[in-house]
Amino acid sequence: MPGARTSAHPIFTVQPREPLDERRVEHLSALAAEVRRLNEATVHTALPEEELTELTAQVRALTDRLDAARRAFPPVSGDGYTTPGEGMLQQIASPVTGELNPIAPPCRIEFLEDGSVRTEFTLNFLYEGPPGLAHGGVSAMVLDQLLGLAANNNGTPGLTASLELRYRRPTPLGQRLTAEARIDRIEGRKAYAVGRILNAEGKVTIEATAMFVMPMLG
Ligand SMILES: CCCCCCCCCCCCCCCC(=O)SCCNC(=O)CCNC(=O)[C@H](O)C(C)(C)COP(=O)(O)OP(=O)(O)OC[C@H]1O[C@@H](n2cnc3c(N)ncnc32)[C@H](O)[C@@H]1OP(=O)(O)O
Repeated sequence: MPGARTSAHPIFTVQPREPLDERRVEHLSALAAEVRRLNEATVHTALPEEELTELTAQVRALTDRLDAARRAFPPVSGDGYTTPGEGMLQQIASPVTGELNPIAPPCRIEFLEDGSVRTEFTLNFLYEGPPGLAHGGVSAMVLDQLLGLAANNNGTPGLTASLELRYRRPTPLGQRLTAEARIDRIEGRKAYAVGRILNAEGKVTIEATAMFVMPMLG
C-alpha cells in the first residue's frame, strides 16, 4: 500500500474470523431474513398483552437455543481476512450489507467496471427519523459503508477519517432508493470518495464526501 505506515503502535487489529461455506451462509441468511421480519413485526404489532407475554417467552427460548453454540466473533464468507481490506468485502455480518445481520436493510452492492459501487435498497419504519422519513444517521451509515467500499474497490481501503453529508431532500421510507459512490482522488494514504442517495424519481436526497485513511495494522 503506497505510503502505508510502518511505525510502532498499531491502531487496528485484524481479528481471526471463521470463514463459512456458501451453504451455511445461505442457512444463516434465511434465519436473519426471518429475524428482520420479526424486528419489523415487533414494532408494528397490535397484539394483546397476554399474547405478547407468551411470544416474549418463545423468542427468549429461541435466542437461548441459538446462543448455546456461540462464536466469539461474527463469521465471514470465503477466505476471511486474507488480504487487508479485501476481506472486509466478505463481512456478511455488516450492519449495512450483511445478509447475516438482521439490522442490515441489507444493501446488496454492485461493483461496477468503472470502479464505482451502487446499491438499491428500501428502508422501512425500523429506520424512521422524522415521521415517515429515513433517519439521517441511518442514511449516513449507508453512505459511509458505500463510500468505504468504493475506496476498498479502488485498492485503497481505509477507516473513515471524515464524512460530510448534505441533506438536500427528505429520504422517504418504503420506496426504492439508490445509493452510489466512487473514488474522487488519492493522496498517499488518504482516499477521497464521493457519493449520493437518490429517491425513486431519481432526485438526489443526500450528497456525501468522505476521506478514508489506511490504518496501521496490528
Ligand atoms: C484493513 C484495512 C482497513 C479497513 C478496510 C475497510 C475495507 C472495507 C470497507 C468496508 C466499508 C466500511 C466503511 C465504514 C468504515 C468505518 O466505519 S471506519 C470507523 C469510523 N472511523 C474510525 O473509527 C477511525 C478513527 N480514527 C482513526 O483510527 C485514525 O484517526 C485514522 C483515521 C486511522 C488516522 O490515523 P493515523 O493513521 O494515525 O493518521 P495520521 O498519521 O494522523 O494522519 C494521516 C493523514 O490523514 C490526515 N487525517 C487524519 N485524520 C483526519 C481527519 N479526521 N480529517 C482530515 N484529515 C485527517 C492527516 O492530516 C494526515 O495527512 P497527511 O499529513 O498525510 O497529509
